[in-house]
Amino acid sequence: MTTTSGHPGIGKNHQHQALDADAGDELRGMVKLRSVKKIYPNGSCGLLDVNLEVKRGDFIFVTGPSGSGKSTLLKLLYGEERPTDGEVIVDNCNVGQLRGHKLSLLRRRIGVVFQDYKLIPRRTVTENISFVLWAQGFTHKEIERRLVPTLKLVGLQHKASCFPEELSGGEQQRVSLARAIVGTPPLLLADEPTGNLDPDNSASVLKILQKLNNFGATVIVTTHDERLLRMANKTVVQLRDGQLFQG
Ligand SMILES: Nc1ncnc2c1ncn2[C@@H]1O[C@H](COP(=O)(O)OP(=O)(O)OP(=O)(O)O)[C@@H](O)[C@H]1O
Repeated sequence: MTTTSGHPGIGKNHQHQALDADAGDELRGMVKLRSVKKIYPNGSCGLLDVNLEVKRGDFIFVTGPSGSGKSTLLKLLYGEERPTDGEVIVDNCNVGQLRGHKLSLLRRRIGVVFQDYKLIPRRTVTENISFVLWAQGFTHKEIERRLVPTLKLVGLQHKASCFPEELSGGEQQRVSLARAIVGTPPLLLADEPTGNLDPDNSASVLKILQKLNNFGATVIVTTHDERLLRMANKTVVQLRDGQLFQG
């Protein structure tokens, strides 16, 4: 990486699909930010002249104080925000210029895990996870085929019929992880995925992220969690006042 990292245990076929799609691409970057600046309409500075390159298969942490621009960086990567200046390239697409269907297509290749889970309250664990696939037009059979191994990977087979309110915070976070990975995206973004979790639950989330990375997914995680950084022992970049520093 310069400041310039398979997949869910969804079965070997899927791992291979994910990896095959990347075959021959591996030397190309998954994420490239060139002189990226983000100033919000109210004048707040999100990012200032950020350059970052993340290669396929990398696993990096982005850390930094509250308000330093961590969420802004992830939002630019999945196109929720557009840069004021500079280029945001994800999987060879210039995200800032994508609109409508093209942006939706890119987003299918990006799994996002939010700190506040964003689960649908009146839907079961199974429904929350399958919804993404259903929305993408997967067949019922394909959804079934992916569901069980994904539930297994996050350790929630026994909670498949529960509603979010019947789950602990750690379990809800694992449902949100399952939802992000069930489509086998080559890029996984996680915004403070252990922000609300105790050390045991944080460790299990980290294990799942590492497993996905071992299967070939590129993983970018924002965190304040020093314990998580020590446990993971991966590349860390720091944001301070919208500027990026290595290590
Ligand atoms: N939608 C928005 N409109 C205006 N300003 C915003 C918006 N989103 C973020 N900001 C500002 O941009 C800066 C960076 O915010 P960001 O949420 O990226 O920080 P962060 O590092 O993720 O913080 P935290 O760790 O508290 O989540 C902050 O000054 C924030 O107030």
